[in-house]
Amino acid sequence: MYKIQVVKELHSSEGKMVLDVDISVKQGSFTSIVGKSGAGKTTILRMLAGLVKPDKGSIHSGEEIWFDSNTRKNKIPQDRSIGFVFQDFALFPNMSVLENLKCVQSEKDERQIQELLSLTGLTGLAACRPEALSGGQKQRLAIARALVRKPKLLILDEPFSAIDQDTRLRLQQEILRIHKLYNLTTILVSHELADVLRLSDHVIEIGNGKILRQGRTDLFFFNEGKTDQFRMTGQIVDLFFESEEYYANVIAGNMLIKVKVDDTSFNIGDIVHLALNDFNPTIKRINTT
Ligand SMILES: Nc1ncnc2c1ncn2[C@@H]1O[C@H](COP(=O)(O)OP(=O)(O)OP(=O)(O)O)[C@@H](O)[C@H]1O
Repeated sequence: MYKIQVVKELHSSEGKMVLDVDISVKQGSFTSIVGKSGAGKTTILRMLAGLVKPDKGSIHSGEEIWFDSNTRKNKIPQDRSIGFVFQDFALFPNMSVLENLKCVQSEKDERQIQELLSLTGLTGLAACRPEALSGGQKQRLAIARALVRKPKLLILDEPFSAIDQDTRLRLQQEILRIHKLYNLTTILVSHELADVLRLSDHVIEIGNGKILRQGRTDLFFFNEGKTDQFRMTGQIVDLFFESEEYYANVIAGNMLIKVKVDDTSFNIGDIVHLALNDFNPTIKRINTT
């Protein structure tokens, strides 16, 4: 279990915000952190990785203490057994694919490098520089590099933002395969609910530096079973005014749904519940077997 109980004062263009969270991540789980831009998601990951120091609190990996403000313990990132894939991939531009992997290896192990190249489909590109790679290939290299030190925890911060839909789906399958193959605990930050739904088994929603909601992915996104309403979760992608009414376009699953909104406080990017009170579903068989 990873336990992240941290407090940190953050400074944004809109003023001060106190990030104050108590997060538990189960060993072997695939956890996603979602929430509006500026909510504090990346900062949580960076504190976990040891790249940002919390003001107060503690971070544990099982019995191991990575950070404790009381005892002033603060393990350096290299001692935390974490592989981090940054939004911009953070590859070394002057090094080849092979060198990008070798330079983070603590002990020379040619077999491991070849295994990672093969696992991420980069064997034929070992001599290329990052600039010659496509977005998807760069992302795969960033993942391979994050795995060189054999981490127990893999952290992915918006790793699919620069990638087209087809590549995205293939990479997600690869990430899931790697997650299981290496018995990793994986934490993903993503704005894309579809990615979160496909990949994770647990979701944590952060808003304004606090946990708003969390739970198993199926319960988080779908009807929580507390009402007999039809309910699904979506994300507002557009807000507009039409025939003297306000409307929102909401992506839910693979559908784009136009909904009338009475409350003008909604913003693009908000994660929302869509509900139908008098939902009367019908069922029709579509297979013939
Ligand atoms: N080390 C720091 N010290 C103080 N403030 C910080 C620090 N790092 C980030 N911030 C501020 O904290 C706020 C939250 O940033 P963060 O990147 O964690 O949000 P986010 O939820 O990941 O947003 P996005 O989805 O846009 O990436 C931002 O306003 C940022 O400027």
